[in-house]
Amino acid sequence: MTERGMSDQRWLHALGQELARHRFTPDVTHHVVAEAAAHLRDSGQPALRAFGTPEGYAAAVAESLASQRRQPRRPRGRVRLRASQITKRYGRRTVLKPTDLTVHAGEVAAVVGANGCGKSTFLRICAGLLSPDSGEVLVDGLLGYCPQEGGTYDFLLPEEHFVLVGAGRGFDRGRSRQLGRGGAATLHWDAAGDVQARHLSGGTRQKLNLVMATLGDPDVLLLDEPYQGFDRGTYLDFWQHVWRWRDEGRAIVVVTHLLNQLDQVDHVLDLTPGAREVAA
Ligand SMILES: Nc1ncnc2c1ncn2[C@@H]1O[C@H](COP(=O)(O)OP(=O)(O)OP(=O)(O)O)[C@@H](O)[C@H]1O
Repeated sequence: MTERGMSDQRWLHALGQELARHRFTPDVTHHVVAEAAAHLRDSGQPALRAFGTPEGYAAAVAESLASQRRQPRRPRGRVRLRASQITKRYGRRTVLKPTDLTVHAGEVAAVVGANGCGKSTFLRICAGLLSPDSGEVLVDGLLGYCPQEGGTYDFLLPEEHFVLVGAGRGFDRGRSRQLGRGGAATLHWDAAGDVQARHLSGGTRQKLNLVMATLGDPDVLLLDEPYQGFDRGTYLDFWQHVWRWRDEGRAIVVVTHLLNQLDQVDHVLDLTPGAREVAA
């Protein structure tokens, strides 16, 4: 194991001890540590940079779950997304057992779970990009989808992406560019540059994906770990955008490994086989 891998292992071990000190059950402790490990693997970041100290992160998760229990429920808007009894197999392997999720206008749902448990599969089914084996998805309104990776066109400029997506949403070229640039600016990115998507950094490509997903203010936003590669400041801003979109009445589904945001979401769908809800 590399030195970095060993120090991440030590960090995860310390996190487990801290969570136990906060009196989390072994189930929840195991779950939080597994989610943190998955995030480190996916993001390639060292633990200290991604999460801060184990003590701090354990305290943030504890506070998150405690304040989730304290929060009064806000009045719900209309149902924007209803996924009912979704199942999916790849070959002989069952990835999704019957899965339900209902998200109202003005709500955020987090989809969590171990690597490979079917989070992206579920989101792609909700986006209409993949057919379930059984069950149905109803979407009321305009839908925006941000994939975990891919989704951009190597030889197009960012603005050409905006024009393409904008055309599908009924905007002319000028308006599409304006909306795209505006969305990019909120992520501290100047999208007017002359750089093809293939030459953008991974984090900037994800910003491009996020701007495309949110262009034209869709009613339903499906975001599959859209912040991979974001620096810490942009990552924190991302969640501020999520709360703003929610307050504007959008229905949002976010795939995430990061449980310290769960205090503010309305639903948690845990797809880990045999898992129960961590918070809701
Ligand atoms: N087209 C496919 N054909 C066969 N197996 C697939 C296909 N797409 C995904 N899988 C498998 O299905 C399982 C679920 O994949 P999925 O990408 O939905 O998981 P995930 O929870 O999003 O994972 P991660 O946390 O790593 O992003 C994985 O084992 C994956 O290898």
